[in-house]
Amino acid sequence: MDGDITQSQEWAALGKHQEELAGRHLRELFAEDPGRAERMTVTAGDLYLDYAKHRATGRTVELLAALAERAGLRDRIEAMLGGEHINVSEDRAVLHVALRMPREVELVVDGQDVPADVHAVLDRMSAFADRVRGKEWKGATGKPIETVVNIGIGGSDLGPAMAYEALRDYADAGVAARFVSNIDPADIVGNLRDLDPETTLFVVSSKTFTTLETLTNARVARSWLVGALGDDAVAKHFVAVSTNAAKVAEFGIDTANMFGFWDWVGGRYSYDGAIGLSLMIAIGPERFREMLAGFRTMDEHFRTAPFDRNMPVIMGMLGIWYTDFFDAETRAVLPYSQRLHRFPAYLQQLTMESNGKSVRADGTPVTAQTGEIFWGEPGTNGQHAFYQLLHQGTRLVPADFIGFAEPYEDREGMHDQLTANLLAQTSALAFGKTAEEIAAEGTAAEIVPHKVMPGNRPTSTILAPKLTPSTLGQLVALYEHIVFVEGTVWGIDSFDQWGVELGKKMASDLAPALTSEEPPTSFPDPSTERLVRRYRELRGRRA
Ligand SMILES: O=P(O)(O)OC[C@H]1O[C@H](O)[C@H](O)[C@@H](O)[C@@H]1O
Repeated sequence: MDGDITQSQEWAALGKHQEELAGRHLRELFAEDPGRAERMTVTAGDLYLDYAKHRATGRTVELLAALAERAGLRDRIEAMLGGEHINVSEDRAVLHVALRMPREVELVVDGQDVPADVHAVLDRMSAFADRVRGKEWKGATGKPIETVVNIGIGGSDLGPAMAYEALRDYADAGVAARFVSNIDPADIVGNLRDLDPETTLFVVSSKTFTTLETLTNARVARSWLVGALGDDAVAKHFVAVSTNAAKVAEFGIDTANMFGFWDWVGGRYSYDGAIGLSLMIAIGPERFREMLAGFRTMDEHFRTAPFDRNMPVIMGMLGIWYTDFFDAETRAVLPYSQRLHRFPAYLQQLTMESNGKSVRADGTPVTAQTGEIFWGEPGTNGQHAFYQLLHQGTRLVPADFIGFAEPYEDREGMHDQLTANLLAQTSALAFGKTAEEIAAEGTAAEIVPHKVMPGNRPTSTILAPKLTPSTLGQLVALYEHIVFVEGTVWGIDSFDQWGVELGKKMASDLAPALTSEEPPTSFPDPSTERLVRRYRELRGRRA
């Protein structure tokens, strides 16, 4: 909607409703209405969502759906799918959904036949991945590739790294992937240490091909390779993924070995396109396309399901509910899957870079909190670390639990133990344990308060049959659309990231002061000045 959504009737109605619900416990809500367990569920593709353990009722969902309508969510979904320039601050279309559209779809945006271009790249990626996997693509000395090293950062790292970890059981061609991102030399040095240049392929991934970290790591990798195999080896050991052919050529990578994408794909929304090349090489084009089909399943659901039966809408609006009406600061994401150990990190960029904004799309300041802080670790590890705070701390931390019915491989019933833990945690968080119950177990009176489990701590549970390429695609698309729903209600541009620019600029301004042998002359502020001087002393330079 235009203007300030917090001034709308729908917002006010939710505020009033919150006052009614704030004093209610999930124990009461379930006692009054046991049927909510059945009703407060949604299925989308292979994903089953139970949201009964939320501080919400059917009425809450109605009011949240009304707010989504008021925010113009329906039109905005169509605007995104139609290629309108909804990324206003960069005047760009937002078309990551096109990365998984079928070939036959007709969509011409700004004169570009989008599905045709998407599939042309996918076909080239597939052909290349097949050559590497089939040992036809050989290194400079005639040996096949055994390790692909993706060099990228942010969206050019987190997506493929997360997905490779998630799907590594499907890596069936004997080609492993590694990911180097940080400007910290420890990253590239540690990763190259045990690699053989003759069997290593570097995929330099950068939308802009100007990112300092990536270009620096790529130069280090190139020196390492050239040192071992000579200049001519670069063509067989370096390929690029980028939107910037000129910069790729300037770096010395043949653009015949470049896989492209477009400015209408945000970095954090890009791993289902060419940025996923390292993943595709590891798991194969067929599995990669299964993953795209999974994305598409969720896209279709998001586009067509009524809001009160729409998984991304419900989860996104619950995010609004807790952020803006219960003052929750964070959302935990707790996958009961070791393979998803990078999923929270991936979601941090997806959600926080998208929705960490203080002005609306029209430049006016927001009047509500925006941007949930995402964090998390896989269960059960988290249980033995930070769940204490979730259970008995003073903060409200809504959490998404994610589990799978079937493991890729099991030993001694471990997978059922894993799931039992997931279910036990969400139940304990919701219902807790009262002082009476604890006293009745014979606990000494002075210990009782320490053992009380307050409960009333909201969780979503997402259950899927198995972590496969398809279910991973469904999960990622789910969170992409959750971000979209929230961003729409907040009225912000979820597709720019101006806030990361200043730090980059300042780092490049500061670098000479750290590296020069001359005393430094200019500093941004007195605290930084002292730190620069201290650093230089420690490095043995004139401070
Ligand atoms: O892919 P690149 O152009 O190298 O960008 C890599 C990353 O860096 C930037 O600073 C942005 O904050 C990210 O959104 C982006 O994914």
